[in-house]
Amino acid sequence: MIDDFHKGLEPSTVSQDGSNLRILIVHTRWNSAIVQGLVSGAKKAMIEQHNVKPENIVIESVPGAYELPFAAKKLIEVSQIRAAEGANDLMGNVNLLDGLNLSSSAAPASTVSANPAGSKQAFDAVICIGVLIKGSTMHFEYICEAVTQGIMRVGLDSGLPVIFGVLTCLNEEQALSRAGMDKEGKGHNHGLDWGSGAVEMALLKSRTL
Ligand SMILES: Nc1c(NC[C@H](O)[C@H](O)[C@H](O)CO)[nH]c(=O)[nH]c1=O
Ligand SMILES: CC(=O)[C@@H](O)COP(=O)(O)O
Repeated sequence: MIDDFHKGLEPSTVSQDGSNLRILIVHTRWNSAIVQGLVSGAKKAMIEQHNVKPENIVIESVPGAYELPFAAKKLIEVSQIRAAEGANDLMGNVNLLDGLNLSSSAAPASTVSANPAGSKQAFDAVICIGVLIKGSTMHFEYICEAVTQGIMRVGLDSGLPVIFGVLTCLNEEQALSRAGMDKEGKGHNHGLDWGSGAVEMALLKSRTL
């Protein structure tokens, strides 16, 4: 046994300034109270520890964890289209999207308007947040597997860091503790780690070695 071992994320030794980053949080409305605690943790870490501008944190919701990968994929695509259109406007040149089959109409109006007005920067990272709690059927096992694989796939396919902020818990107490909401106050809000992880991975993505 190591005396000073404590379970959890060790802070990075590399500078983690997120002041130029734009981050998307997609969260579920299933198990909403606990999810909100995790979202708050992620925002707190990004703003207070990494100087991410609050207006550069975009928050969207979906029904349940199963919907997270699809929403992340679509919202990444929309933000990249908007960024390309913004670059095109600046250059006053031919439409960069011509011939790419990426017309604005590919994105539903509701998701397009979710971006802050005037903002053109594509997302640098995404945090998918949800809470799965085991019930009495096999539903939990199937959703856990699908969401885990789906979120990994969105990240690898898009080339953008997508943080797996999904708790997979056997009961409500486990979830509360991992959101730092347990009565004893011994738990740890994993949202903090996910916020830091998103900044670290976004910076790693553009790092030149
Ligand atoms: N049981 C939980 C769910 N289930 C809902 C699914 O995620 C999905 O919304 C539905 O099957 C429609 O596609 N979602 C959670 O986020 N957490 C759960 O514990
Ligand atoms: C399909 C469902 O959401 C639900 O019937 C699953 O039930 P359980 O959470 O008890 O496994």
